[in-house]
Amino acid sequence: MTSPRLLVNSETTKYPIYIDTDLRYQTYELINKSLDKKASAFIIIADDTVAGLYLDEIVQSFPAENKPYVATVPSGEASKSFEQYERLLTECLKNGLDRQAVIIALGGGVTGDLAGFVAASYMRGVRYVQMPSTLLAHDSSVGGKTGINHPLGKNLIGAFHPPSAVIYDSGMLNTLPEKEWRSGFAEVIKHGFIADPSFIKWVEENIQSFKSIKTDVLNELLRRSIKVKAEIVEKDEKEQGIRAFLNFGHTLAHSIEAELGYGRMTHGEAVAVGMLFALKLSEKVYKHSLEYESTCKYMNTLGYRLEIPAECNRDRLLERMKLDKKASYKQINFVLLKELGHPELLPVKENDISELLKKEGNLK
Ligand SMILES: NC(=O)c1ccc[n+]([C@@H]2O[C@H](COP(=O)([O-])OP(=O)(O)OC[C@H]3O[C@@H](n4cnc5c(N)ncnc54)[C@H](O)[C@@H]3O)[C@@H](O)[C@H]2O)c1
Ligand SMILES: O=C(O)C(=O)C[C@@H](O)[C@H](O)[C@H](O)COP(=O)(O)O
Ligand SMILES: [Zn+2]
Repeated sequence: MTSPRLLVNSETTKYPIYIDTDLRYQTYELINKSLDKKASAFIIIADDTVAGLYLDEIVQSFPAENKPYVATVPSGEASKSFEQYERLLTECLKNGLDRQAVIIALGGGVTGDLAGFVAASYMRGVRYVQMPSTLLAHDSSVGGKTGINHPLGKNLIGAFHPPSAVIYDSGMLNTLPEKEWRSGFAEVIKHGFIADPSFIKWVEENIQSFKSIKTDVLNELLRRSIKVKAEIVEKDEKEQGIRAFLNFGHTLAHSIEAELGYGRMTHGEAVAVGMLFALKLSEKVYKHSLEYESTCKYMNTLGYRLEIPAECNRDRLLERMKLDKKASYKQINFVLLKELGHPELLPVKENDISELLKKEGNLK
């Protein structure tokens, strides 16, 4: 009998997180175990790539009399759009789903955020289960932030809507391309920077390349990284305070993603660039120096490019930062590190950001 590895117990809800290899074969059983009351129907929402790889095996875990509906979207960040959101709502309506239906988000963060937002808003809210299939989705599947992008900025339209369960079959990561490992691993390092520098050390000692990660190390990596996130979400589900720390590196990252066009750079690649910038901004603001050189070297060996892409324009990045959800009263707020593992959310002058973008990014 599979038991949850972690439990999230936040302000509005409680839900289990299952992490193990091959959990997809028990999907139906694990979902039913986690639901407070029976589902009237299920619909699996997946992107085309993930559907091609894992949908059949997951559907097979359902009994013949209770097979799920299925809706797919094109793979990639561009699917976090009004168009796909509307299309999925229409699918739910056409299939006659009522308020007792349960949505299953099968895929990476794009599918999770999109399907989660469908769940948050369909008939004013139905239950959903996260089945993450990327490393990055260890972050996105937990905590209930759902949403879509707007051409003017990332995740600007959305809702807090926690899942009923997270079922993380780490065996699905076997087919993940190297670039996507790198993307998800940036959020792992982020969790180390904001909460537990010893975790970064453990990661550096245990992971030299993504291809060679052993199953036990992977499951432990997921458990430790999710634990950092879950503990923050438990204390501040709706981002009234400390949850903003999970946005370390994201003020610049989201601006770069929108500026380049969604999907040109993966979310995690942009977060890696944004974290280095936030570390340097921390040094400027606090007038101290932080020891992160060895982590940058380690990230370089894993193939990260930590420079701000040269196509970005400094003024346009700044304009986008003003639309960041952490901005308040027209002031840009950054998550900075007082020390490694000790974040703060602080207003930073536009001029200081602009100067550093010029110096570090060599941006016009
Ligand atoms: N809600 C949150 O708290 C939160 C947290 C972090 C990131 N996010 C969001 O998550 C999104 C990024 O998520 P992502 O990096 O998972 O992107 P993604 O969902 O686009 O997946 C990345 C790529 O990997 C493919 N893929 C997925 N699983 C696979 C598998 N097992 N084998 C082979 N290919 C697979 C997908 O088809 C896609 O092409 C961004 O939109 C970001 O804003 C949200
Ligand atoms: O869960 C959170 O809170 C995070 O900030 C996690 C981030 O890694 C994630 O990218 C999230 O989608 C960003 O949220 P947003 O509020 O900046 O859109
Ligand atoms: Zn992120």
